[in-house]
Amino acid sequence: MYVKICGLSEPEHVVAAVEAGADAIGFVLTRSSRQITPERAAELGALVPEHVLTVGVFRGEDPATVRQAALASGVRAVQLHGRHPHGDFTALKDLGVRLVRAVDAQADLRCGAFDEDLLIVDAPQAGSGLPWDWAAVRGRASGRWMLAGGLDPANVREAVAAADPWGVDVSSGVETAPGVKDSTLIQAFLKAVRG
Ligand SMILES: O=C(O)c1ccccc1NCC(=O)[C@H](O)[C@H](O)COP(=O)(O)O
Repeated sequence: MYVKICGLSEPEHVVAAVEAGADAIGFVLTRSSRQITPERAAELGALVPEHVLTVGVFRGEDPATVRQAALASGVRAVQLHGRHPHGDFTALKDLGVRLVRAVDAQADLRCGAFDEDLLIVDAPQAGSGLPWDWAAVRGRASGRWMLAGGLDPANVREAVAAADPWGVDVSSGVETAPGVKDSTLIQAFLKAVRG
Protein backbone atom coordinates (compact mmCIF):
# COMPACT_ATOMS: atom_id res chain seq x y z
CA MET A 1 0.00 0.00 0.00
CA TYR A 2 1.49 3.31 -1.17
CA VAL A 3 1.38 6.05 1.51
CA LYS A 4 1.57 9.82 1.05
CA ILE A 5 1.78 12.17 4.04
CA CYS A 6 0.70 15.66 2.99
CA GLY A 7 1.04 19.21 4.28
CA LEU A 8 4.43 18.94 5.98
CA SER A 9 6.22 22.12 7.01
CA GLU A 10 8.73 21.15 9.71
CA PRO A 11 11.98 19.17 9.33
CA GLU A 12 11.21 16.85 12.28
CA HIS A 13 7.97 15.71 10.65
CA VAL A 14 9.62 15.17 7.28
CA VAL A 15 12.25 12.99 8.95
CA ALA A 16 9.57 11.14 10.94
CA ALA A 17 7.56 10.41 7.78
CA VAL A 18 10.63 9.16 5.89
CA GLU A 19 11.78 6.99 8.80
CA ALA A 20 8.28 5.56 9.24
CA GLY A 21 8.32 4.44 5.60
CA ALA A 22 6.23 7.02 3.70
CA ASP A 23 6.45 6.68 -0.09
CA ALA A 24 5.56 10.31 -0.80
CA ILE A 25 5.58 13.59 1.09
CA GLY A 26 3.44 16.57 0.17
CA PHE A 27 4.27 20.26 0.46
CA VAL A 28 1.29 22.60 0.02
CA LEU A 29 2.38 25.38 -2.35
CA THR A 30 -1.08 26.85 -2.81
CA ARG A 31 -3.29 29.05 -0.65
CA SER A 32 -3.99 27.12 2.56
CA SER A 33 -3.24 27.27 6.27
CA ARG A 34 -0.60 24.66 5.40
CA GLN A 35 1.01 26.70 2.64
CA ILE A 36 4.80 26.97 2.61
CA THR A 37 7.07 28.79 0.18
CA PRO A 38 8.91 26.98 -2.63
CA GLU A 39 12.16 27.91 -0.85
CA ARG A 40 10.99 26.22 2.36
CA ALA A 41 9.93 23.18 0.35
CA ALA A 42 13.44 23.06 -1.15
CA GLU A 43 14.98 23.06 2.35
CA LEU A 44 12.65 20.28 3.50
CA GLY A 45 13.11 18.33 0.28
CA ALA A 46 16.84 18.20 0.90
CA LEU A 47 16.08 15.92 3.88
CA VAL A 48 14.21 13.41 1.70
CA PRO A 49 16.03 10.46 0.08
CA GLU A 50 15.70 9.80 -3.67
CA HIS A 51 13.30 6.90 -3.28
CA VAL A 52 10.67 9.05 -1.56
CA LEU A 53 8.58 11.26 -3.85
CA THR A 54 8.33 14.94 -2.89
CA VAL A 55 5.06 16.41 -4.14
CA GLY A 56 4.18 20.09 -4.58
CA VAL A 57 0.44 20.59 -4.10
CA PHE A 58 -1.35 23.22 -6.24
CA ARG A 59 -4.99 24.19 -6.72
CA GLY A 60 -6.22 26.51 -9.44
CA GLU A 61 -2.84 27.96 -10.47
CA ASP A 62 -2.01 28.15 -14.16
CA PRO A 63 0.70 25.85 -15.56
CA ALA A 64 3.29 28.67 -15.79
CA THR A 65 2.92 29.43 -12.06
CA VAL A 66 3.07 25.73 -11.19
CA ARG A 67 6.18 25.30 -13.34
CA GLN A 68 7.97 28.22 -11.65
CA ALA A 69 7.19 26.99 -8.12
CA ALA A 70 8.05 23.39 -9.00
CA LEU A 71 11.46 24.43 -10.35
CA ALA A 72 12.16 26.69 -7.35
CA SER A 73 11.21 23.98 -4.85
CA GLY A 74 12.81 21.04 -6.65
CA VAL A 75 9.82 18.78 -5.99
CA ARG A 76 9.77 15.46 -7.86
CA ALA A 77 6.04 15.61 -8.53
CA VAL A 78 3.29 18.20 -8.87
CA GLN A 79 -0.25 17.58 -7.66
CA LEU A 80 -3.00 19.55 -9.37
CA HIS A 81 -5.95 19.56 -7.02
CA GLY A 82 -9.51 20.00 -8.30
CA ARG A 83 -10.92 19.98 -11.83
CA HIS A 84 -7.88 21.16 -13.77
CA PRO A 85 -8.35 20.72 -17.54
CA HIS A 86 -6.42 18.06 -19.43
CA GLY A 87 -4.39 20.85 -21.07
CA ASP A 88 -2.83 21.82 -17.72
CA PHE A 89 -1.31 18.34 -17.43
CA THR A 90 -0.18 18.36 -21.06
CA ALA A 91 1.48 21.74 -20.50
CA LEU A 92 3.52 20.32 -17.60
CA LYS A 93 4.52 17.05 -19.27
CA ASP A 94 7.99 18.35 -20.22
CA LEU A 95 8.78 19.49 -16.67
CA GLY A 96 10.38 16.13 -15.92
CA VAL A 97 8.42 15.46 -12.73
CA ARG A 98 5.58 13.07 -11.95
CA LEU A 99 2.07 14.44 -12.37
CA VAL A 100 -0.60 13.79 -9.75
CA ARG A 101 -4.29 14.53 -10.37
CA ALA A 102 -6.42 14.99 -7.23
CA VAL A 103 -10.20 15.07 -7.66
CA ASP A 104 -13.47 14.35 -5.89
CA ALA A 105 -15.34 11.11 -6.51
CA GLN A 106 -17.61 12.61 -9.21
CA ALA A 107 -14.70 13.15 -11.63
CA ASP A 108 -13.14 10.77 -14.17
CA LEU A 109 -11.48 8.21 -11.87
CA ARG A 110 -9.23 6.44 -14.37
CA CYS A 111 -5.60 7.10 -13.47
CA GLY A 112 -3.89 8.19 -16.69
CA ALA A 113 -6.99 9.69 -18.30
CA PHE A 114 -5.35 13.14 -18.03
CA ASP A 115 -1.82 11.78 -18.69
CA GLU A 116 -1.15 11.79 -14.96
CA ASP A 117 1.09 9.26 -13.20
CA LEU A 118 -0.91 9.06 -9.97
CA LEU A 119 -4.50 9.81 -9.05
CA ILE A 120 -5.94 10.89 -5.69
CA VAL A 121 -9.66 10.52 -4.99
CA ASP A 122 -10.41 12.99 -2.23
CA ALA A 123 -13.28 14.46 -0.20
CA PRO A 124 -15.12 17.42 -1.77
CA GLN A 125 -13.19 19.75 0.56
CA ALA A 126 -9.45 19.10 0.22
CA GLY A 127 -7.49 19.01 3.44
CA SER A 128 -10.60 19.31 5.60
CA GLY A 129 -10.09 16.07 7.48
CA LEU A 130 -13.76 15.20 6.93
CA PRO A 131 -14.49 11.51 6.25
CA TRP A 132 -16.79 10.74 3.31
CA ASP A 133 -18.42 7.67 1.79
CA TRP A 134 -15.20 5.85 0.88
CA ALA A 135 -17.11 2.71 -0.18
CA ALA A 136 -18.80 4.70 -2.96
CA VAL A 137 -15.56 4.72 -4.93
CA ARG A 138 -14.95 0.97 -4.72
CA GLY A 139 -14.57 -0.50 -8.22
CA ARG A 140 -14.96 2.92 -9.87
CA ALA A 141 -11.35 4.12 -9.73
CA SER A 142 -8.60 2.36 -11.62
CA GLY A 143 -4.81 2.22 -11.81
CA ARG A 144 -2.46 3.87 -9.35
CA TRP A 145 -5.01 5.71 -7.24
CA MET A 146 -4.89 6.86 -3.63
CA LEU A 147 -7.81 7.32 -1.30
CA ALA A 148 -7.80 10.59 0.69
CA GLY A 149 -10.14 12.59 2.86
CA GLY A 150 -10.64 12.19 6.58
CA LEU A 151 -8.25 9.29 7.03
CA ASP A 152 -6.47 8.82 10.37
CA PRO A 153 -4.63 6.04 12.25
CA ALA A 154 -7.88 4.74 13.73
CA ASN A 155 -9.97 4.51 10.56
CA VAL A 156 -7.50 3.92 7.71
CA ARG A 157 -7.84 0.12 7.76
CA GLU A 158 -11.62 0.39 7.59
CA ALA A 159 -11.30 2.92 4.74
CA VAL A 160 -8.96 0.64 2.79
CA ALA A 161 -11.31 -2.31 3.28
CA ALA A 162 -14.22 -0.18 2.04
CA ALA A 163 -12.62 1.38 -1.05
CA ASP A 164 -9.82 -1.04 -2.01
CA PRO A 165 -7.36 1.66 -3.16
CA TRP A 166 -3.79 1.27 -4.44
CA GLY A 167 -2.60 3.81 -1.84
CA VAL A 168 -3.67 6.31 0.82
CA ASP A 169 -3.03 10.01 1.44
CA VAL A 170 -3.43 11.84 4.76
CA SER A 171 -3.01 15.30 6.20
CA SER A 172 -5.41 16.33 9.00
CA GLY A 173 -5.44 12.83 10.51
CA VAL A 174 -1.77 13.13 11.51
CA GLU A 175 -2.19 16.58 13.12
CA THR A 176 -2.94 17.64 16.69
CA ALA A 177 -4.41 20.96 15.50
CA PRO A 178 -5.05 22.40 12.02
CA GLY A 179 -1.68 22.56 10.27
CA VAL A 180 0.27 21.11 13.22
CA LYS A 181 1.70 17.70 12.36
CA ASP A 182 2.62 15.13 15.00
CA SER A 183 5.41 12.57 14.55
CA THR A 184 3.69 9.99 16.76
CA LEU A 185 0.52 10.19 14.67
CA ILE A 186 2.56 9.90 11.45
CA GLN A 187 4.18 6.74 12.80
CA ALA A 188 0.81 5.39 13.98
CA PHE A 189 -0.70 6.00 10.53
CA LEU A 190 2.07 4.08 8.75
CA LYS A 191 1.82 1.29 11.32
CA ALA A 192 -1.95 1.06 10.90
CA VAL A 193 -1.62 0.83 7.10
CA ARG A 194 1.26 -1.63 7.03
CA GLY A 195 0.44 -3.62 10.17
O1 LIG B 1 -4.21 20.25 2.73
C1 LIG B 1 -4.49 21.37 2.29
O2 LIG B 1 -4.51 22.37 3.02
C2 LIG B 1 -4.83 21.54 0.84
C3 LIG B 1 -5.20 22.79 0.38
C4 LIG B 1 -5.51 22.97 -0.95
C5 LIG B 1 -5.46 21.91 -1.83
C6 LIG B 1 -5.09 20.66 -1.38
C7 LIG B 1 -4.79 20.44 -0.05
N1 LIG B 1 -4.44 19.19 0.42
C8 LIG B 1 -4.24 18.10 -0.47
C9 LIG B 1 -4.02 16.73 0.05
O3 LIG B 1 -3.44 15.93 -0.71
C10 LIG B 1 -4.56 16.25 1.37
O4 LIG B 1 -3.69 15.27 1.87
C11 LIG B 1 -5.91 15.58 1.13
O5 LIG B 1 -6.82 16.58 0.73
C12 LIG B 1 -6.46 14.88 2.39
O6 LIG B 1 -6.64 15.78 3.43
P1 LIG B 1 -7.20 15.34 4.86
O7 LIG B 1 -8.66 15.06 4.73
O8 LIG B 1 -6.91 16.52 5.71
O9 LIG B 1 -6.43 14.12 5.29
